[in-house]
Amino acid sequence: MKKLLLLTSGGDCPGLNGVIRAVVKAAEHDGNWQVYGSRRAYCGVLEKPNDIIHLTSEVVAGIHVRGGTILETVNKGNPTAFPAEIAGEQVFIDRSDELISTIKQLGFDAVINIGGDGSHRVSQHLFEHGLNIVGVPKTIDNDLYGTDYTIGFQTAVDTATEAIDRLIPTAQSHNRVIVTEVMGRDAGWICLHSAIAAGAEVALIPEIPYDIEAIKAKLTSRFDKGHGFANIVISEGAKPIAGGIVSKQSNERGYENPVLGGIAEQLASQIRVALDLDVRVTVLGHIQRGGTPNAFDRVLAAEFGVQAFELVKQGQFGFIPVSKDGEIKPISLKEATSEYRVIPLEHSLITSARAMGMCLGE
Ligand SMILES: Nc1ncnc2c1ncn2[C@@H]1O[C@H](COP(=O)(O)OP(=O)(O)O)[C@@H](O)[C@H]1O
Ligand SMILES: O=P(O)(O)OC[C@H]1O[C@](O)(COP(=O)(O)O)[C@@H](O)[C@@H]1O
Ligand SMILES: [Mg+2]
Repeated sequence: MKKLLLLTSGGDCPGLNGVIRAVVKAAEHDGNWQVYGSRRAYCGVLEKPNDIIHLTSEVVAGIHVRGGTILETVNKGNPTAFPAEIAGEQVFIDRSDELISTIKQLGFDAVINIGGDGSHRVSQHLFEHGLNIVGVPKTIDNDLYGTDYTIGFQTAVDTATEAIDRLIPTAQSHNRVIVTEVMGRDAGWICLHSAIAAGAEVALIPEIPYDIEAIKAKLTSRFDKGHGFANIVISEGAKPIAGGIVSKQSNERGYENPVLGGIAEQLASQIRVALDLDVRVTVLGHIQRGGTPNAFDRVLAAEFGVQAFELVKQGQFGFIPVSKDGEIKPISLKEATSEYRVIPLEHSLITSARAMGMCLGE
């Protein structure tokens, strides 16, 4: 029997468990592979004693309907810059060679890593250093290059849309402006999808730095017409034309990404000062990462899981299945990590939003 190591890395999202189940089921159906899971991404391999569990069909039964990941995950354990303490000093060390040799010593023939852009940059590095690795695209942000959809995105859009829908009646009742801040890092996919789905008047995405004057004009004309409320959706990574993103550095050891959040409050203050309107802010935060995966993400998880296992069987390492123009097909991890996937300015989402009179802060 051959041995396959499975892990989830980066932020969790709905649908991860569906991929785990699909890989295990496909492997059992094939009959030549045993599947194991490293807990907390590669930490399960690097920790002593290691924390690796055998994944059987009994272990994964019914997990595809549950959010999160039964393997747990981390977004601060980069094996190429792993936090350590040497002689009382806090340092970062490259543990990738140790990681690869431990995986080989443990008898694993291949690895499947379910991750996003950050994780697959690590996967590509490990592949170049001799690891037999295949990726699977996940993240609520939908910002992985080469795929139209990542697992978790559609569920996050559903969650954000439902939340905004719930905010509208209260905004209407109080004649308020509501500003909803959604996740997505430097890509506006969640924002623009949920803004269109919920019928927002204003959507502010990182791809289009916003002009506060355009927003003020939109709100003024809307309230002048007698409409009693306004619905603004803003990405956590949005920024004004004169200014930057609102972010801070995490004080968690090994956490590499800037922590985004606070732009909605900044915008709300500007609106309050400029216009005589009542404004309320809701930051959706990790609610967008939770909940049961919707049917789309469950199906995508199943297809990606099966395809990833196929790639392993065929020895096609350094690849990742993607969803492109309605087809599931493999591309290289090198290609998937060659760019960061933002909304192209000519995308139909943007032109449709504009055509319906939605203000994009321009
Ligand atoms: N397999 C892994 N094991 C441990 N930590 C990882 C792994 N892959 C990535 N990381 C860490 O997590 C970060 C990626 O997190 P994040 O950007 O949130 O994830 P992603 O974009 O993959 O969803 C990397 O910068 C790195 O610090
Ligand atoms: O869970 P954390 O560490 O606070 O990270 C929050 C970030 O993770 C995300 O939810 C998902 O991003 P990743 O999929 O890249 O991990 C971002 O939208 C958000 O900025
Ligand atoms: Mg990411």
